[in-house]
Amino acid sequence: MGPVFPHLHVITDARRGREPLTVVAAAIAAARRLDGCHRLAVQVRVEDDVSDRDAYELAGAVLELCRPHGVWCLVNDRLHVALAVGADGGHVGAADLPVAVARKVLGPTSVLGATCRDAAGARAARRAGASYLGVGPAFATTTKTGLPSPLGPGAVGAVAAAVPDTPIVAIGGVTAGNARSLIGAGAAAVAVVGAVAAASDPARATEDLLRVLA
Ligand SMILES: Cc1ncc(COP(=O)(O)OP(=O)(O)O)c(N)n1
Ligand SMILES: Cc1ncsc1CCOP(=O)(O)O
Ligand SMILES: [Mg+2]
Repeated sequence: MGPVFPHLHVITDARRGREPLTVVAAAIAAARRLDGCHRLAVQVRVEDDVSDRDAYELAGAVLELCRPHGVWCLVNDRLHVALAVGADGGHVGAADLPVAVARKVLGPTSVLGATCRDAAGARAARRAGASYLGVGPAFATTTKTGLPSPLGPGAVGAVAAAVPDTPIVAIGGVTAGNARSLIGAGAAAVAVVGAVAAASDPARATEDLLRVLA
């Protein structure tokens, strides 16, 4: 069997007052209970006003939790932090380094995700070296402001159809209740912030998501 692309990407919520490491530990514990660590990835995402030092400390601590269990650790935006801690890869969007530059920075074998919203953007990101594409917002979300209108499963599926060799990770407003509609439309995976980080029981929330994605 070839390597499995993780079905669930849990993204940290590092806003003040949150406990990202507790949430990541709970998500990994849930994946372990289901024998599903290969199906989980964790993306370290911090707010723009967080210092590189704090981002580095958090990414290093997340990597320490992930690595023993083979859970991918990706770093959003800050590729120098990804390299510094030895993460599995990074994720870039329109305000970050261009995809081709990000590929050069990370090297040929790292995982590189790129945000896109339509077929042309997806093909361009793929050509530039992205190994997966983050597509969203799939549904309405309050976690990030200033986003365009939600795409819905149909438009996510249209992006997936344009790049059949590349995994699509649907993001934005994803819950255990709507995740299957995205997979059914052609997404390979979903990424969540609030569905796990804001849950009263993040381990249970991870388990619910992994079960519906199975
Ligand atoms: C899996 C995944 N998809 C999309 C994004 C969004 O990235 P970006 O557009 O650069 O926005 P920020 O997350 O940096 O605010 C993502 N992080 N992960
Ligand atoms: C970073 C990002 N990019 C598009 S939607 C989103 C936030 C997703 O958060 P949530 O899963 O809480 O809707
Ligand atoms: Mg970004």
